[in-house]
Amino acid sequence: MPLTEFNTPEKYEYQTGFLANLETEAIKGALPIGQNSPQKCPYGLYAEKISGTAFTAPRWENQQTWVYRIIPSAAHSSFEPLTSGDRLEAKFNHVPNQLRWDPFDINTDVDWIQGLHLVAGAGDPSVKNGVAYYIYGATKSMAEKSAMYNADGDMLVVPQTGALDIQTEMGHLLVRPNEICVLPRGIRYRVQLVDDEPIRGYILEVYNGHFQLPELGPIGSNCLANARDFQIPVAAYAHDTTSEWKVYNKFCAKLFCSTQNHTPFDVVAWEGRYYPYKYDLGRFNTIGTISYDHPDPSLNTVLTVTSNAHPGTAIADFVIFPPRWLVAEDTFRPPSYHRNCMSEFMGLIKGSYIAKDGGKGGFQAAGASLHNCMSSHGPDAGAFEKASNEKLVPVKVGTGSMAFMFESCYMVGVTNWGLRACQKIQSEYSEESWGGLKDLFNPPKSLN
Ligand SMILES: O=C(O)Cc1cc(O)ccc1O
Ligand SMILES: [Fe+2]
Repeated sequence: MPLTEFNTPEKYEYQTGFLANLETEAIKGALPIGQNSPQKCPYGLYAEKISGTAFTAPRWENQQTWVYRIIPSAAHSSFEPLTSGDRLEAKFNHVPNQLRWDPFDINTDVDWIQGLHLVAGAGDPSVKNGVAYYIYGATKSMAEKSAMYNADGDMLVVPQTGALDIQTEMGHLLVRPNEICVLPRGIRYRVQLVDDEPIRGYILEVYNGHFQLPELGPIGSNCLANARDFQIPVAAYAHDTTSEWKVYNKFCAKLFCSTQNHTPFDVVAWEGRYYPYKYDLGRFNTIGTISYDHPDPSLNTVLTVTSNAHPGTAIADFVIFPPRWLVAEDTFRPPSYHRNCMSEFMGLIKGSYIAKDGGKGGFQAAGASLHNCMSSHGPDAGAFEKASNEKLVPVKVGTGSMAFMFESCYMVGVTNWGLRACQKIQSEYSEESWGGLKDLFNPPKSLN
């Protein structure tokens, strides 16, 4: 039995299969048979194609979906810029210090859009190159007749507090803490709270490419995240061509808004492989050593965005540290001290993390840390002391915990909000973690 908390059926229905070419119709017969664009679509629907990749992208990475809808999405007023979107601007301060944040606040009386804060990132969405990391926190659902889409990139959403009830053009998704979802570039969605429970979590946005399952190499054809465990909505539509709807758009890291007199959630049937999906982290099949030493955390990659220029070097990896058995013999079991040419942004959904024993505030759920390109880090003094002296019996670690990492080949900078305005930076982090490491050097006496 997988280690998931979510084996009971939920209110929404899903189809499964990562990147499978799927078809779904809320009314039987709504999908044209054998063609995409008949002269007249069934039931007076309009055909609209959404391309997630260039038309000529290779087959393995080509992603598109045909939707059959009541009114085409083109029918809207012009988009007007919103100054409240300045907090999403991709302006980053690059600092080499190790950084750690206390748990982020959930501001009251804000919805998903108002509660999005860009904390760190790199690059520029206008050239489709870079990553952006957000903290979201909200206490109310998005307005009833509103929707959002993001032209800048795919967003991988990691809820930490509260479930997200997400209506999308392709159907409904319920995403709870310890699950994740991916909202692809351009797809309209609306986020609602469940039972009024406030929401908070993290987002990894990639300006380039799309998420893929990592190659498994010698691991073989199963393990880590299995394709069958990714859940995709079935078509679900509303019929509303009379009320006024607001459609918000993040475009080149700025917010815009337009209006339209029809719901964006009017897709009666769709077909393709460009869609939002969710995944339960409890289903991850974690692999580790059964002999000695600490394997690299790439072994815990759930999803990756690969760089075409440098195979094996990720634009972004989403890596998790689930409950697992540690059995390595004669081994320092936590990660060693290290400097990484990749940058590591970590968060904690619940519980604790093996390499962090203490410090003022410590590494807490809803907090974060950033260890940038070539910035030294590793176990804090307490974790080192414990791991160097523990009896090496098989031990289950991480029970009730879920830490994760956004690992990127880019040098990740921090926004002004992340460095100052959020007021969550732990100023003593570095000193408290590593300042107390003792000189244990004990050369042979003959050298003295
Ligand atoms: O705690 C970290 O820094 C993340 C991390 C975990 C691990 O198991 C090995 C290397 C690494 O950077
Ligand atoms: Fe690290």
